[in-house]
Amino acid sequence: MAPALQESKLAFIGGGNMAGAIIGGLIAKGVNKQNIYVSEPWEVNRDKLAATGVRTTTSNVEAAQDADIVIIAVKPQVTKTVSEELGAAWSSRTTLPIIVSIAAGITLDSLRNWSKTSDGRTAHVVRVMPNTPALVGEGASGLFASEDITADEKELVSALLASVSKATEWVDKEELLDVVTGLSGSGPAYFFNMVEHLISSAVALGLPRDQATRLASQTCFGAGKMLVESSDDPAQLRKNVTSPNGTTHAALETFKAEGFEQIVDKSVKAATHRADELGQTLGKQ
Ligand SMILES: NC(=O)C1=CN([C@@H]2O[C@H](COP(=O)(O)OP(=O)(O)OC[C@H]3O[C@@H](n4cnc5c(N)ncnc54)[C@H](OP(=O)(O)O)[C@@H]3O)[C@@H](O)[C@H]2O)C=CC1
Ligand SMILES: O=C(O)[C@@H]1CCC=N1
Repeated sequence: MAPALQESKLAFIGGGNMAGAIIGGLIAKGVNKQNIYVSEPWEVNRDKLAATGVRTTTSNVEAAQDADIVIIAVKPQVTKTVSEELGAAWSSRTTLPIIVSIAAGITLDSLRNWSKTSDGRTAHVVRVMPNTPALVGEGASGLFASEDITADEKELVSALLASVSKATEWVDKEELLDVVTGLSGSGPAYFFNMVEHLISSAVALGLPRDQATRLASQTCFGAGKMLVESSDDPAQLRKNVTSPNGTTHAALETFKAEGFEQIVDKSVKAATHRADELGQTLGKQ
């Protein structure tokens, strides 16, 4: 782990699913737990986080007051309220923390405006779209920063995300983060849904559920590992499984006939569009 990150004080505003996944991944990587302070209103989540050794509070202002990096990990609909609350509290701070927002769709402009201090200063902001496999150190994250970000700040935020992500991709244009949301932010859910259906199909054909679950899970894990480790592209890996007129061919012909490609295409577009819509609508609040 980068020394600068090990020494940095991190505040998480919101300690739900995604914050929990990043925090779990950071702890597994050996980050100093005493440097992680989480504000979370729900006692059950707070207790779960406190049990991991990080500090918890119900006060956003307290969690963020000495932080070097403040990770805004609340729902997009709550981002304005917490950003305004933090900005107002930072008027007495000489150095502002870096804000890292993981909220889907919420733009840099909105984040900068909402978190302005009462004397008109603006924090440096990075938008990040992580995903829940961060919990097991296998996350994928897209990043985009405001122009005023310094090289050191960019490196620090990269190190933060890289400690829980195997793919850490800075994108060239802010709107591409919505595409990242439709691809890898929401992607784990597409995958889990596919596995749910694989299991229920096998169960309907007579395989016991526990066996179906173990076989489906390991198939997906093994295929994922091949995707990451092999020099072959996904199309070649698919062809390697598909014997002429064999079983896989029969299944993939059904994919084609039933419009699998179109379903995936429409779904990724729907998620991307929703991220943009959230940003536009909530930005006008
Ligand atoms: N889940 C995912 O896979 C991903 C999520 N994201 C983004 O991460 C963000 C959080 O999502 P997710 O973790 O799924 O959501 P969760 O609802 O699990 O977590 C959000 C947490 O914030 C708490 N909260 C609500 N209001 C406040 C407040 N005013 N101050 C501090 N905390 C508050 C909520 O508490 P309570 O429940 O009591 O309201 C909740 O525990 C979203 O913006 C989402 O777009 C990004 C990438 C992937
Ligand atoms: O569903 C959502 O809105 C969030 C953003 C990406 C994954 N989960």
